[in-house]
Amino acid sequence: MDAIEALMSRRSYARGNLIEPAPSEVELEIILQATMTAPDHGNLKPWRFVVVQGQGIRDLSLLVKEKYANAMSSEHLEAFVSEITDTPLMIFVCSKIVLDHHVSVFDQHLAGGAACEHILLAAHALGFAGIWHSLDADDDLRHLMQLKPEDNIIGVLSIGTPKRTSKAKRKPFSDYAQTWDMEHGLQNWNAESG
Ligand SMILES: Cc1cc2nc3c(=O)[nH]c(=O)nc-3n(C[C@H](O)[C@H](O)[C@H](O)COP(=O)(O)O)c2cc1C
Repeated sequence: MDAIEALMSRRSYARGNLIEPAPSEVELEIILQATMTAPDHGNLKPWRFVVVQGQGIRDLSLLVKEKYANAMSSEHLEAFVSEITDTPLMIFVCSKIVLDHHVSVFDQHLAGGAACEHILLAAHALGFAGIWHSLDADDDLRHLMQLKPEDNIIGVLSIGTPKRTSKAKRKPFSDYAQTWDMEHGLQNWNAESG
């Protein structure tokens, strides 16, 4: 798959629609190496990847089950836990912010986001699929992932093989693009010029 085709066809699949196989070790290494070309102000690589699969997924499911035992109805909890248990591979993308640096924390977070997108695109180009979930790290999770106070989870990326592939309907970019010059100021992409 060439790069433009990968960009144009990537879509997210809900965790419940992701099945085995997960990327092999070699494929996973390609996917993670692809993050090394993500745009990154100052070349700080302000991220850390925690790969969870196999026993890690089973351990995570157990932790989630215990943690939410009293906070969710058993029906919801069961569905949530089995969604995690059935996920072939998860990558917790953690920030690794460099404090007191001329590169802003904002830029460092954006670089982490770009790394996440490279993971999703590389996985897609190799025939896999995934989805990016956000996750507010509470104290337990912060401890588990050894997050420093300045760090957060940028995203939890679940990856596997889509049960069945489908195309997503996409909006035209022109709804979101403008042009600018001094004479005309900002103009919508499709505006008649002159
Ligand atoms: C930073 C970020 C956090 C996200 N968090 C969630 C989330 O917690 N739950 C969710 O359903 N989708 C979340 N999404 C959106 C999905 O990953 C996905 O992009 C969305 O469902 C649209 O599908 P598409 O990627 O095929 O366009 C998040 C996306 C981003 C960029």
